[in-house]
Amino acid sequence: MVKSTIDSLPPFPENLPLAPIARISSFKLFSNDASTAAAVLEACQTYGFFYLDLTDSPSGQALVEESEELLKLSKRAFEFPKEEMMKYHLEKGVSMFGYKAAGTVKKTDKELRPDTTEFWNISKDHFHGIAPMRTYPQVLLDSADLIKDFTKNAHECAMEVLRTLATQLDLPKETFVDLNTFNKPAGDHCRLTHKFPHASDAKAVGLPSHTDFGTVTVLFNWLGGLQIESRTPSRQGEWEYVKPLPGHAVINLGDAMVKFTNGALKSAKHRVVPSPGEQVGLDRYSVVYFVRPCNDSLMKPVGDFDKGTHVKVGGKVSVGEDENVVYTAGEWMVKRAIQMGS
Ligand SMILES: O=C(O)CCC(=O)C(=O)O
Ligand SMILES: [Fe+2]
Repeated sequence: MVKSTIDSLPPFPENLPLAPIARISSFKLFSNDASTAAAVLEACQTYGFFYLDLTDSPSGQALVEESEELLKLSKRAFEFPKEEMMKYHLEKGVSMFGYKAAGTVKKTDKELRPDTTEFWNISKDHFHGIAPMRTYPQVLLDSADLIKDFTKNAHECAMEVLRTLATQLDLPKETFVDLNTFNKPAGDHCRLTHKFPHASDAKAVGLPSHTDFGTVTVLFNWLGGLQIESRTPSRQGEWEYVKPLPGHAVINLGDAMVKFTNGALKSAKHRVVPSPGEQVGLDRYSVVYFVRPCNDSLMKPVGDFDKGTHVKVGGKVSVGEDENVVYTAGEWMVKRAIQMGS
């Protein structure tokens, strides 16, 4: 098993409030263990977030190795002068792929603080020949094999989560997988993020509070800073840290799953704040894979979730849309991206 970079960084402080999210074994998830499947459903009905322990399965271990390689790549991919990276800047409302400079995400917190995180958004379709290529810097093109392996493996891992959720919701097993087919054009992408370090007294926000708008997110980070809203009644409205764990991915659902289940599953608000304690002065990186529905998937519930025992947990997800129109994912995602500024 590859050594995690987490072990060579200053420790995450002991005394901070942690989100009590479930830890799911990838081996048990991939082998359809019944109590694991129930725990995945429960996690997705409550927090919308869980840890996936990747140390106990071969495909999990491959993902951990790839995430460590992508971390090394990130350090090289963000070290160019900003003017150079700006040549690849994404075009809001046209395409979300390419470079995103810090300070361009919609400001959602009370103080209207700008974000301090830059991204490379790398399309799965571009690297797998599913859509015509766009320009990317040579440093990313040189790692095409790694990007292809990671996007394929992370997608497949997310599909196992989707199969489990469909089965648990009494739907045909492939219901969600069929809306997120790997080989069809979609907004799926790998995101490399880099947050600039902050002095411990700085009030900046890494990424303002948001929900992801795709189907499933597979996230690797090494330094603290990610937070989700507390679900403990006495701590309502407060934020809790998701502490990075060696060999684990953080999995969360996006708004498309709220739409597909008419609110039976949750996409939770999260944000990135300066890394805590001794970690504060360091550059923070994360490696993310976002599963997005195929461009031609219809953004509507896949079953009758108003009947039976389903409780609505996901909030209403709207893009200022006409209630009488069923949008395709391609149309829906463009509207969401314009709203968010990414
Ligand atoms: O960097 C992280 O830990 C989270 C990143 C994130 O939420 C995002 O890119 O949507
Ligand atoms: Fe996110």
